[in-house]
Amino acid sequence: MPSGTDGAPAPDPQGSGPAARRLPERVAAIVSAKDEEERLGATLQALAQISVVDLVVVVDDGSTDGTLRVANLAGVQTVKHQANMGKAQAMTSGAKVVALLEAEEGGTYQSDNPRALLFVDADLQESAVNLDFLCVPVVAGEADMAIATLPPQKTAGGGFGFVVRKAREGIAQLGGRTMVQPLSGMRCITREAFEAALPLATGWGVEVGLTVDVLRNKGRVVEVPVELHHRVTGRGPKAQAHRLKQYRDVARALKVRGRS
Ligand SMILES: O=c1ccn([C@@H]2O[C@H](COP(=O)(O)OP(=O)(O)O[C@H]3O[C@H](CO)[C@@H](O)[C@H](O)[C@H]3O)[C@@H](O)[C@H]2O)c(=O)[nH]1
Ligand SMILES: O=C(O)[C@H](O)COP(=O)(O)O
Repeated sequence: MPSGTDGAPAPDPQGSGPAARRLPERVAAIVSAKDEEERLGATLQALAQISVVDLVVVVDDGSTDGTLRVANLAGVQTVKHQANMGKAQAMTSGAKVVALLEAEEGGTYQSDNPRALLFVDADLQESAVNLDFLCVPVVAGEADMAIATLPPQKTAGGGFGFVVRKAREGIAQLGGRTMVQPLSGMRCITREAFEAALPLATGWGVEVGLTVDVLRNKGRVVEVPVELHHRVTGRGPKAQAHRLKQYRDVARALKVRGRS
């Protein structure tokens, strides 16, 4: 069991709470990817090594490079947005594909034992193998959503803390929890908690919106340190433009949910 769970109540296997529901035995990984041909292949190879993950869906979010080709070569399920729609829509599309595939298998998330969803960024490369630790609390029925916290990154960079601070304060006000890494996109979530949080907040507000919604729905949320390494956003003009969009989307997700 990884360390870092943060005071979530212990499971109650006999009770009528979330732990009394049937536990997810399998996990579907959903990889949102926009122009990720360089890193996606290694990420998919790593995911293939996680035994609890038996379904991988790559959502190509309007890439203009060889992202789709790399995904097809890896033999995973794919869906392509013809135009870029943003990360939240990529996650929504991925979850829909999982539901469709499960329906073809003869089940639905309501009636059977649906897979938990593992949201994965495409740029994690070989470090994605460590996401098996993130699935543990959810598969064990100890959490409804587990969010990865990343160690200091190998590559220098990173922002000035504006977006992170906005996100952290907003979640604390609306959801009553102070998150270590409120923007982390690597999350494993039960299907029930995910479906109850739909529709997702748009664009880069998706993580903040999802955290607030799951907390408000009385979901058990844990943060789990996982040895993950991704492409760090730098500090040049393009990176700052990216942060502005993040800030705008985070602020919108919080406002929609009632942040003053
Ligand atoms: O329009 C887009 C843009 C990006 N992505 C994918 O989304 C993931 C995250 O994008 P990235 O460019 O790596 O953003 P970062 O700023 O590095 O992301 C940090 O902050 C985001 C929230 O703002 C979280 O979603 C990420 O998990 C977290 O690493 C990657 O797989 C991208 O390919 C899309 O699917 N659609
Ligand atoms: O680089 C980052 O960590 C994100 O883009 C958030 O930026 P921030 O550190 O300025 O909040």
